[in-house]
Amino acid sequence: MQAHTLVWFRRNLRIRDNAALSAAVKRGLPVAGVWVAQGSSEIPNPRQDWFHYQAAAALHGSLAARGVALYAVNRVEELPALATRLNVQTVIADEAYTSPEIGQDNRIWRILDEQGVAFERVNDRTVFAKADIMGSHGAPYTDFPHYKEAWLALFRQRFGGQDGGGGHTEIFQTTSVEMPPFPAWNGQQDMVSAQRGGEDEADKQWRHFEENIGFYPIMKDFPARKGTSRLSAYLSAGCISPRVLAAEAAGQGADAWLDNLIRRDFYQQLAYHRARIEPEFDAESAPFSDDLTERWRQGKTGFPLIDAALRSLKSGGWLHPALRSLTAEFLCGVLHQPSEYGIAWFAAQQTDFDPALNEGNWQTAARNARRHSIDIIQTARRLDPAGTFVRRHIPELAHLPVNLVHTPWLASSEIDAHGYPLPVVAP
Ligand SMILES: Cc1cc2nc3c(=O)[nH]c(=O)nc-3n(C[C@H](O)[C@H](O)[C@H](O)COP(=O)(O)OP(=O)(O)OC[C@H]3O[C@@H](n4cnc5c(N)ncnc54)[C@H](O)[C@@H]3O)c2cc1C
Repeated sequence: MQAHTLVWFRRNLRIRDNAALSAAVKRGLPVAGVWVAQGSSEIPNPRQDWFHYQAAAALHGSLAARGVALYAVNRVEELPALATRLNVQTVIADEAYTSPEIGQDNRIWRILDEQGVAFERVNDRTVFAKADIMGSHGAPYTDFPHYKEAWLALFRQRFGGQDGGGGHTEIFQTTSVEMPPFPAWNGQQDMVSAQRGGEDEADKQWRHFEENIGFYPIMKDFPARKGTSRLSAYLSAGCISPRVLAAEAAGQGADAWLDNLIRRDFYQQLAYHRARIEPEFDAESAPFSDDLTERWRQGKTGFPLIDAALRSLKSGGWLHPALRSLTAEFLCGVLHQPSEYGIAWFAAQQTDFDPALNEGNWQTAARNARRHSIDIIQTARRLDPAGTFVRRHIPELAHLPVNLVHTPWLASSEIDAHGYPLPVVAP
């Protein structure tokens, strides 16, 4: 068998601006790809598995059209045997950021090393790599405003307002000896997710959002409207490159939206350095309550916007950014329950689940909840002024007038709330 370079596609399921693929093509040997169906997360998330499967199947087609085979294996332990079979000299993967994945990489690296196969990792998940932006004395930034300042300075210096890197790897030379078919889906069948995985789908979503990106600063705070990009699942699976998006957003002066991509890099580097936003805090939690956390998970707390948000997350796998923060702060600051229960629930539900982003944002929410008390009703009226989001997800309350939709417990006894519960804690 002729020698090969093997690209291990993980959270970079795309062709455009794929640094791992680019590095492999540059080596000059025929290139093959591998995708591992089983992720490294310990918490099952069938919706995300399905989305990644769709994205990998689309990638299989695009690579095949360029003469590159994509092998799908079930478990990461199968990768070294594939490397032997294809006479692979180097495996190239996108850089991992969280401890479980880095641990897995180290185990695979040792096995490959014994086989005489090199294992390289390149940055494909963020705009800047894990150690590109460091604070004084080489310590990672743990506060966002300072990180953002350093990020923007490096961005101007490196990209200088030009194309951020969409040009990587378009034509491949490679001719694979075999073209394995992509396996049929053998996971759960009944997942509901509003989006299909894949690079073309990601591009379509971006182009659609781009037309309205100028309205983002005013539209982003209304969950009932489609004012945010809904690119998170695509970014999380790597169907679209954050470098390309950052360059395009900067080119259009979309600073408020660019902020989100900087935040994404911020949380990834925090996870890599195992740094925290602030030291671990012994929260003065109320005793853990199975009942309270279960009501929170199922959207039965008696606070309409919180419940609408959690029901929508459970049914569709995506939640508006303002509602992720609100529901997280509610769990920690109003129900006084440990954030671990929220972290695990979001990990199991979100199609866009990313351990670094999930954990980092929960740290921020827990910190905010400690620092300020939240006025749930006022916030609900600000985010959902006409009650549209609540009515969409809580049919029991759909008939309530706007002045009661966020406070159904104030309705007179003649108005039927169809079994919707009273608030679990005093409002
Ligand atoms: C408690 C909590 C948990 C979260 N867990 C995840 C997660 O597992 N996966 C995930 O992708 N996002 C997570 N987020 C961040 C954010 O809520 C989602 O990225 C956002 O809701 C996705 O919608 P959008 O693509 O329309 O966002 P937009 O507003 O259009 O933002 C564009 C992109 O920027 C990134 N981004 C936006 N906000 C943040 C943020 N606060 N932190 C980091 N990156 C951000 C996302 O990649 C997003 O797709 C979490 C937020 C909170 C408060």
